[in-house]
Amino acid sequence: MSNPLKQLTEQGQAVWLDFVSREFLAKGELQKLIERDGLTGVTSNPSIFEKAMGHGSDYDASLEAFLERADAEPVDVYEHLAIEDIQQAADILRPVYDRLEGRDGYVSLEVSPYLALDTRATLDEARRLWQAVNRPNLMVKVPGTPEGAVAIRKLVEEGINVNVTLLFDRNAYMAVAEAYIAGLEARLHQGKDISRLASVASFFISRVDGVLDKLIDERKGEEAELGELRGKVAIANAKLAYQDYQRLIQSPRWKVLEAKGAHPQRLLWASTGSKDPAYPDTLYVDQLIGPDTVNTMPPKTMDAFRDHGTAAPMLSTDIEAAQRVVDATARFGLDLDGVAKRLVKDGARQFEDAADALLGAVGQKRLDFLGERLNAADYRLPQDLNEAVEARLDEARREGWSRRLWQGDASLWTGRDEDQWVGWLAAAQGRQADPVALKALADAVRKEGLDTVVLLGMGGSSLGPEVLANTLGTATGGLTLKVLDSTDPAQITALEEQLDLRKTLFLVSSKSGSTLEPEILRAYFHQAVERTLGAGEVQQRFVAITDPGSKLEASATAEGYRAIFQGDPHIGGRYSVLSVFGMVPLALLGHSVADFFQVTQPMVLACGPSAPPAINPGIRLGVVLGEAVRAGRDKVTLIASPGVASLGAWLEQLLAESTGKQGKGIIPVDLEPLGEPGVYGRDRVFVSLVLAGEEDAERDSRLQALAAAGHPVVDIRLARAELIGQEFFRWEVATEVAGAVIGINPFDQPDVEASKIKTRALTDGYERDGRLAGDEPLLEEGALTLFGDADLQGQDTARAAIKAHLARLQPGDYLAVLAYLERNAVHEEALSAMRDSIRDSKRVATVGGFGPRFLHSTGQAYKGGPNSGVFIQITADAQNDLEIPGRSLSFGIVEAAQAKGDLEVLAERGRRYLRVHIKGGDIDAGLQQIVELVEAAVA
Ligand SMILES: O=C(CO)[C@@H](O)[C@H](O)[C@H](O)[C@H](O)COP(=O)(O)O
Ligand SMILES: O=C[C@H](O)COP(=O)(O)O
Repeated sequence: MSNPLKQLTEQGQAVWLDFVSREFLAKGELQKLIERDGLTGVTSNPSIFEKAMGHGSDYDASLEAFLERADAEPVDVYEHLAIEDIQQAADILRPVYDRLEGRDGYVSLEVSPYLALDTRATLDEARRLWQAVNRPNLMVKVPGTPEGAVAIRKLVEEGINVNVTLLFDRNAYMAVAEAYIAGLEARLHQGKDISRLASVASFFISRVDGVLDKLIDERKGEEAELGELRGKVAIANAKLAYQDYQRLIQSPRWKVLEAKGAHPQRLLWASTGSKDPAYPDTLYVDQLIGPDTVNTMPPKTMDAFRDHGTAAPMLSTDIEAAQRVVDATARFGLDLDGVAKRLVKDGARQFEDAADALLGAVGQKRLDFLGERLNAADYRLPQDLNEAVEARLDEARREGWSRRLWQGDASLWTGRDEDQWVGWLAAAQGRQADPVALKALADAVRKEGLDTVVLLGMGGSSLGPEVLANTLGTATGGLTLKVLDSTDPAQITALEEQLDLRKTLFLVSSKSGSTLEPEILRAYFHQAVERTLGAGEVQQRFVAITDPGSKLEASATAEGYRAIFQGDPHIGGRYSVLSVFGMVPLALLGHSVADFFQVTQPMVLACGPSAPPAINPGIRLGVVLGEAVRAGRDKVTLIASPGVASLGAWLEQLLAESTGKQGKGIIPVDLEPLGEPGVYGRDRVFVSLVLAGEEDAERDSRLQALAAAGHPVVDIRLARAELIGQEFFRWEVATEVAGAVIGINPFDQPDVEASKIKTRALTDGYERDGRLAGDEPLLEEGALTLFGDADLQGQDTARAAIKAHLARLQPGDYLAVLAYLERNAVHEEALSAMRDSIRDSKRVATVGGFGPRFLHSTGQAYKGGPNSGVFIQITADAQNDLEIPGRSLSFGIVEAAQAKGDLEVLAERGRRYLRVHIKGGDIDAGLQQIVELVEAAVA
């Protein structure tokens, strides 16, 4: 008996296989089907590739060889592997294609399922795939959505073979048939050949019955009439579509094209495997046999038909009966159009799900392949948080967060201007800073014998460079980098005393170009350089980094600065480290910016738009942080090994300033010693950052104890300090994502502005009146004067006031010590001592900061975040104050105005605060006294 599959060919129907895999091709199975069954085509789709690549190891060697050549995102890895398969299948089918002169012998590859509703992107992708596969017998698969139809018309016009997929109803079919014809006409109009073009319209069959049968089964009491329709509608619908096809190819319009050699767009029956075991396994082949059609069968259906199929021409029989079936669906209120619409949506969703799984699997293999080239992160989460995280990751997958983040889709956050702030993504790919120009500057200054660079800048303009200097140090031949982000006269003097101005370069770094601190510091050091080297030398010692059009740019240009590097106005300050704001300092430190980006890329690619959330290191971390906040764990406690410890200050700004607003957000906790579980409340997440070689058994066992006690613990590990750039990027993505989970705009800093405005008003007032308005103190005691909010009024000793203030700390609150003093080791030690005693006795998180530095960082969350902060502000009479050239202000006055402005905003926001002012100049003694009072208050 002859092979029923071969009989299909005799009936004019092409037999295609709805399957492909590497192993299948390698074993010669496709060739066998061509020879034995007369097979003339192959279709693939995301589900098919998911089955092939998503499991097992058949693709591993090829994947590794590809990644050896160049690292890539999951989608590029997938595409490379898929294209190899498609090319191989196309080559196997090439003799068929040649023999049939382009009428058959095609292999289909689908465009990304994420683009089904985007004409432009579909067009670009189809063109790209067409070129990449580079085989005449390729068909690019494009969904038959209204958006797809526009792309189809254009692709056909350009001479690209198209397989229109996801068709479920005759209206959609007619629309794409029109697109095909219009595309051919346009091509013909341009005088181009239309005889080597082919197209199929893939009509999905079994899924229609799948939905309708279910609807029918749900209609109780109507079984008798409705039951008749079970398993009939899909075939009836397809038969009527075939009638449409025949009318079309008889039309005069088509005849014109036919005369020029055009091939009709054949109807292809897809989804032809029987899903209901009650139906014959060859149902959707047997009933749909007719000339000029294709049936693409899954292997099982093909085997079944070969075994016991009946090749009779059924497609044009019983058309009236088919019409009656379709009419009956309408009569019984079974909405065929609605079902088709739903199936298009579900179908697109199904392919997206498959693509997600496929990209997840391929992406995971890439991560395994990278090993230590990518910083590791492990999570120990309590069960309830873990469940919330996994659920959110799945939601993020379904909602395409990875892609939307890279597109800057504002609806991921609050739908305001977030799309204007995603320049940091391009910067992370090395697209903002020019390594050659930066190296030229570094080489030139070194040649001139300069050995130190002082960066004058705040927050986002200073913290990243500080991390780079502390983590990577000065490379051979590089300059030493010092950051000055204070208005404290003692701190300025301490730095100045270390400088040899003959060998110092100043980097004035300000995105806005109008920030007060760098503005007055540069005036100060202009004068200092002028005094030492003479007026003519000043410009050569100053370099500016600022956004285009800023006030700083204008004056640096007017003054003839040695160089001006422009930032990207679409990057906010705290996201700017991988732009010129971090890269100019990196180059001056003597490091290669190009190499830095190279070793950072594995993380950028791992967090890329095609990396599904579950394997996307930035998204996973962000979801953990965001869900933790939702569960009341909003204190992200950073525990870093010495080599990467300075990342903490940068992370503080990123997390606090991005998320701490509208009464919500993350409170980062840096530089708190790691304690036993008993000293912590249930409001913590611990993040451990360890540089290889700095492992510490004691730390590990403490973290283990915390994890065992039910605290979330995140372990991040860097194999080398050079990989610090990966953490910048991971955390930037994570912060964005945490912002999306929390529901805030992670790019603005409304409350930082508030204290800047207050400070400006105070300094303007001082320049006008020669004095800063004073406040009414709570009490004075020796060298200390105390000020406090209304609830502290009436306390009559420093000890009682501090005790009363700290007594307000409740579980979930945090204590902040904010010191407007020189940031030096002694003062840091004092702040730590206060924090330790309060943390251990009150079991609350503690944070510390030096003003005005923290104003540009965590200050946002203290004012705009949750009202859970209890603040101790420490100020002191300025000693050896410094005048600001050109202003009737001193640095000491500015610092005092900043402290006052800060406190006023805290007061306005109803925060609990106490200010302790040290009079008389012995700051260390005053500070020691405060430490003792605090210790006594919590004893
Ligand atoms: O669209 C084509 C061929 O053009 C097919 O590859 C099509 O995607 C498949 O037949 C269907 O996705 C299979 O659907 P189902 O059998 O899972 O319902
Ligand atoms: O984090 C940003 C600081 O407020 C400094 O801003 P800037 O770079 O515009 O001077």
